Order: sequence, then C-alpha cells, then structure tokens
Amino acid sequence: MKNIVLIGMPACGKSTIGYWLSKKINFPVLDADKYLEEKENRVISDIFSNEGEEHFRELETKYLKELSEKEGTIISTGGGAVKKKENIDILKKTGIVVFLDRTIDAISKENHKNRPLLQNPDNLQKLYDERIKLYRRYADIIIKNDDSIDVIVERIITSLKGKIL
Ligand SMILES: Nc1ncnc2c1ncn2[C@@H]1O[C@H](COP(=O)(O)OP(=O)(O)OP(=O)(O)O)[C@@H](O)[C@H]1O
Ligand SMILES: O=C(O)C1=C[C@@H](O)[C@@H](O)[C@H](O)C1
Ligand SMILES: [Mg+2]
Repeated sequence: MKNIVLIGMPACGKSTIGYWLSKKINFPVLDADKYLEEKENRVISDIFSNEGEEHFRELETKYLKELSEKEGTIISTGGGAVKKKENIDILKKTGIVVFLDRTIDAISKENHKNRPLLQNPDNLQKLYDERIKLYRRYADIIIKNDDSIDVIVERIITSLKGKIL
C-alpha cells in the first residue's frame, strides 16, 4: 500500500488534515518535522539557530528517506521539503503526493510563533513566490484547502479513490 504524502506551505494544514485523514481512513500518520525532532532529540528552531538551515536540510533528507520506507502511512512533510528535488524523488517512489493549496491570506492569519522562517511576516510572500511552482510541479493531486477540515478530508478521500483507496 502506497503512502499519502502531504506537501504545502507552512500552516497550509498538513499536520491537522493529516491527523483527521488518518482517523477517517485508518492509516497511521507521521509528521516529518516531529519525526526529525524526536530522532534528534531537539527542536527544529534550535537546529536552525545553532547549525543553520543547511544542516537542517541535510537532516530533513535523511529522515524523509527513512519515512519513505513506510507503507500505507500518511506523511506530513515540512513546508520546505520541495526545496530539494531529491526529497520528492524519494517520497514519490513509495507515495502519492498531495499538495494542500491554501491561500497566503488564510495562512497569514495563523499563529507562526513556532515557525522559524516566518518570524519576519514579509517572508511568507517570499516563500510562497519561491515555492508555489514547486508544490504544483511535484503534486500528483492538488487539493484546495478553502473549506472546513472535514470537507478537505473528504476531498482528499474522493481524489484518492481508485488510486490507492
Ligand atoms: N481548513 C481549515 N480550517 C480551519 N483551520 C485550518 C484549516 N486548515 C488549517 N487550519 C489551521 O491552520 C493552522 C496550521 O495548520 P497546520 O499546523 O496543520 O499546518 P502545517 O501545514 O502542518 O504547518 P507546518 O508546515 O508549519 O508544519 C492550524 O491551527 C490548523 O488548525
Ligand atoms: O518551510 C520551511 O522551510 C520549513 C517548514 C517547517 O515545516 C519545518 O520543516 C522547518 O521549520 C522549515
Ligand atoms: Mg505541520
């Protein structure tokens, strides 16, 4: 059974929707950021401020490789997983990639205190402009996150029917 890999901007809903999708279809869910933090026994913001983003990206690739070895699992990735094509190539071998497409306006209204790259609010637009084409390019399925969580979960299930469900 293939994995379901959620990609998208920070605060687009990957963790929340991954969790509720998992309840609904009975697949386990793993959050790549949490997995990395547990394996490293540190929080991501600490890795960013001490060793820098490049080191974090190396760790991210290492743990995405481990996660890609799972089967029938929902994997919520970090918002920057698309920065390296290598990450996506790895994830696509065993998974179907779902891009959660949420507007920058909706994202900007969330609380970003635990998102190191969004401490400067101007960075949200910059990240979006850099990444939107990558999320679209790498997605097998694009789901607009513009309704309640329940509706979005149903949209994902409908779009996966006949593919992996
Ligand atoms: N459709 C929605 N309706 C209401 N709230 C939403 C919706 N989608 C996301 N949210 C809210 O937006 C916030 C950010 O969502 P979440 O933490 O799941 O994003 P994420 O993509 O996992 O972010 P990160 O990349 O930082 O891990 C949460 O408080 C979540 O409840
Ligand atoms: O958008 C990003 O580049 C990031 C998003 C988070 O999920 C974490 O993976 C980390 O803070 C980097
Ligand atoms: Mg998350």
